[in-house]
Order: sequence, then C-alpha cells, then structure tokens
Amino acid sequence: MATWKNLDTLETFKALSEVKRVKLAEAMSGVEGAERVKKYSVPMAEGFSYNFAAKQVDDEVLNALKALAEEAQLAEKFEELYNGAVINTGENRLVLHQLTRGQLGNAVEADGVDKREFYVKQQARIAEFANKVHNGGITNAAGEKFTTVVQIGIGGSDLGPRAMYLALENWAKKNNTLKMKAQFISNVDPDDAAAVLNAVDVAHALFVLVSKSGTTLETLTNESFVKEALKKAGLDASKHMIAVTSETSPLAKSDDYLAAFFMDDYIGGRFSSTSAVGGAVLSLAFGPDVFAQFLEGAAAEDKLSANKNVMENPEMLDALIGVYERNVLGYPGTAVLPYSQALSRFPAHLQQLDMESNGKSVNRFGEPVDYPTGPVIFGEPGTNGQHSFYQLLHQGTDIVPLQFVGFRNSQIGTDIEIQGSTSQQKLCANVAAQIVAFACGKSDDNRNKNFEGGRPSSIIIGDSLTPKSLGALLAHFENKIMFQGFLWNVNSFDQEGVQLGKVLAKRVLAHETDGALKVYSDLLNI
Ligand SMILES: O=P(O)(O)OC[C@H]1O[C@H](O)[C@H](O)[C@@H](O)[C@@H]1O
Repeated sequence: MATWKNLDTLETFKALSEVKRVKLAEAMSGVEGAERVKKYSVPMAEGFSYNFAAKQVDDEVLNALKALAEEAQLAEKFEELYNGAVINTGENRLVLHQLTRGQLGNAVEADGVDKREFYVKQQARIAEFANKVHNGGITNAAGEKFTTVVQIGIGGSDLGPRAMYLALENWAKKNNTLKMKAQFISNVDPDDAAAVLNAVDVAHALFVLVSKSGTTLETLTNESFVKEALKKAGLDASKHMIAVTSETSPLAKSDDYLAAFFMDDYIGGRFSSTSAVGGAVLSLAFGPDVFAQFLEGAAAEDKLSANKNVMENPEMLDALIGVYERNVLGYPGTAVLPYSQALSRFPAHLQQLDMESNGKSVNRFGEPVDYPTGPVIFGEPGTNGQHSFYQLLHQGTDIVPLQFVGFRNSQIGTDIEIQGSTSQQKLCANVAAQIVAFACGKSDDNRNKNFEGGRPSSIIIGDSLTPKSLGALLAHFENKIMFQGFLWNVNSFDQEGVQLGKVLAKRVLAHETDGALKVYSDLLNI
C-alpha cells in the first residue's frame, strides 16, 4: 500500500527546491533552444505529443522530478486507484471513471457487481436507445423522429459533455454523422432555458435530464421549466425526456422518463464525460460508434498514464512540472490555450475539472497543508485570447504558465490561402510565435516595449481533432489533475467547498436571513 504524505515532508521535494533554476530565455535561444524543442517531447496517444521544451526545466530538474514521482509513489497510487481502492477519502468512495473506457487493472467489484460490466452495460443500453431514436424506432407521440437533443444539467453534468459536443459537432457534420443537433440548458437564470426553448422545435426535441445526485436545484428547476413548456405545447413530457443519474438518486425511481441510464457514486461529476453523462447526449448527437471512438482514445491515454517511467508518461510529467511551477517557482495560475475553435468550451470544462478537484486547503486526512495547491485555471481559444488577455501574460507582473494545444490540420478542411498562407497555417504560426515570444522575450530600450521573456509554456500537438484524439486529450488532463492531487496529498474527488453557498441560497429563498445576507436579499428583490 502506498503511503500518503504531504508534499513538504518529502526529501525529494526539498532536493527539487534546491536545484539550480533554468534561465528559460537563454535556454530557448539559438541552437540550444532548437535542440530543446526536438528533445523535450513525449509521445501521447492518438498522434499527440507533449512538448515541454519551453518549460523551466532541464535534465537536472527532470531528474529531481523523477525522484519526486518515485518518493510520492505516483504510479503506485494510480494503480491502487484503478484497482478499486477508496481514493476519495472524504466521501469514502472508489474512483472509477477510467473503468468507463477500459480495464486498466483487476476487475473491480462494488455494490455486488463487476463495475466495468456495469458501465459497459449502460453504454450498450444507451447505444440501443440512440439507434432506435435514429432509425425511428422511438419517436414522438405523432410518430415523427426526434431531431434535437437538449441536455439539462449543470457543473459536471454540463461542462464536459457540452465541451465534447462542441469539439466534435463540425467533425460530425463533415463525416456525415451528425444525427441530432444538441443544445444545453444549465443556468438557473430563466433566460438560459427560455432562449434554448425558443430556439428548438420542442415537438421534435428529446430532453436528457442529467444529475448524478438527482437533487441539484438548478437542474430540477430547469426540468420543471421544460416540462411546463412541453405541456403548454400540448405534449406529454414523459415521452420527451430521458434521465441520466445514479441508481440511488430520487430520479432513478421516477416514471416521468422515457428511459433512465445510470452512472454511480464512483464517477465524480467532473470526471463523468466518458460515463452515461456524456454517453447519452454524445451517442444521440453523433451515434454510438463515435462515442465508442472517443472512449477508445481516452483508454489509450489512460494506458500511458499507468507507465512507471515518467518520461513515457505525459500526464505524470505534466503534473510534476505543474507542481514545480506552483510550489517551487511560485506561479499562481495556469492558462489553457487551445488553438482550435472546436475546443472553445474546453477551458471552461478544465476550470471545473482542475479547480474543483485541487482547490483544497486540507490534505486527505483533513489536516491543513502549508503549501499552495491547485492553481487558478482559465483560458480561451487562440488566437482570440491573444487579442484579449495576452498583454498581461507577456508583460504583467505575474508569471502565468501556459498550456497550449495545437493541431496541424483543421477539422472541417475548408480553408483559403491568402498572401501565401492558409488560415490554418496562420493559426499555427501564431502558436509557434507565442511560445518563443513568451520564452525568449525581446529587449528594447523603451521599457514599455521590452519583453522580459522567461514565461513558460508547453504545447500538446496533434494531427487533427477527432473523437479519438479528443478522448486522449480529455484523459490527459483528467490524469494530470489526479497526479497533482496525489503530489499535494489532497483528495481531488470531493467538493465540499461548493456546499456553503447552496445552504445560504436556500435560506434566502425561505426568507430565513438576517444581517448582511438579509440586506443583500432586499437589494436583489428576493
Ligand atoms: O450531477 P449533479 O448531481 O446534478 O451535480 C452537478 C454539479 O453540482 C455540484 O454542486 C458540484 O459542484 C459539481 O461537482 C456537480 O457536477
């Protein structure tokens, strides 16, 4: 059994802190820089590579990181996780999202069933249902086919599936596999539901109610909102709605749905894109085969994450470099910058995935930790971000490490050559330029035009964004975040920090307030 220790008690962490710092601007210049870009690259699944040449590391730092990985027993901890240990100590749960896409270790039995079999069975049930919807075996009351799928959910029951849908929508159109257009309702702001309902033809819409707990206020409110709209349109809501939830939730027992598909307590909401939570909407939108390819890509990346050799494990390496940046170099945030329009909501998903997982101040045993944990994560697709917040990234007083993602080829394939280059080449030229500009800077006698450089970044480079490569990309970040949680000795799989606000909001709605909360309630006319 692995032992769980705080980062600052590890000898190798102390040793890492003492390793000479890399001067990035120098290291990335001239011949040395060119060599680094060739050398500091690790293959990932589905044609990706993780290039960390522009990170503040050299062989010495990497050796210290390898030693840290060993002392922190990262590989052993992952092995325990996928073999069914209770890694989510806060909630006393197993952590099994990898099982939704493959079998990395031993069979895991919980609640009296083989859990891999359970997830596969849910996928098979979803596939069968989706096929029936597509071929007209399941229709609306008038016997007409459903044309749109609308997911109702929030947090993990929205962000991942939405980001994945948007990532593949154009790919699916191009490959003639967009079976149904998907829309999403998440916010309790009535304008969200109303706008989506106004935009869809409700008579031909199938709603997917997604809530792991079955108790989330926003989602249940939006369910009622939608049911009301269906009723008003003279439709039977129960013939237009399916549910994705855990078998123990109140929704599981309801007859209000055409069908119900299940995940369970061992799949964290933010890690649920590869479970029924993503499976229902993505299989309905693109067909079950496309969803299966997405799972295949994720499983291939998971396999790499199980590698004990850090230099052959891109997720572990990315995690270690991130911890070095956070805990030794003292950088407070990380920007995720995909140079791909299809990944427009990917940063939003990573905000939850990373910050809800590792935004913790106590360790797995509930004791306060004395070092920084999860960084602030934000991002936008390039090149849009360049014309927005890159000023601060280049010349601001904080150094923010960057995670670029780029593809050699566009997804749709429609492009135009203007002044000697295609738009795809312009996009890629920008990401290459940014990496070097951030790392090397440029001196200028005019201080206002001076770039210090020394601003670290990595890039994940792929051929193109497909269901498989998207799965690999998602698993990369999920597993990176998991390894960072191991290093910080926090439980990455609970989220107690979201509770207090919910409790207070309920009190406001019940008019049980005093003090500041009462005044705010009055100001907001509640
Ligand atoms: O899927 P649900 O149970 O409705 O939960 C939806 C979301 O709300 C919670 O407040 C958590 O912060 C999220 O981790 C979760 O994904």
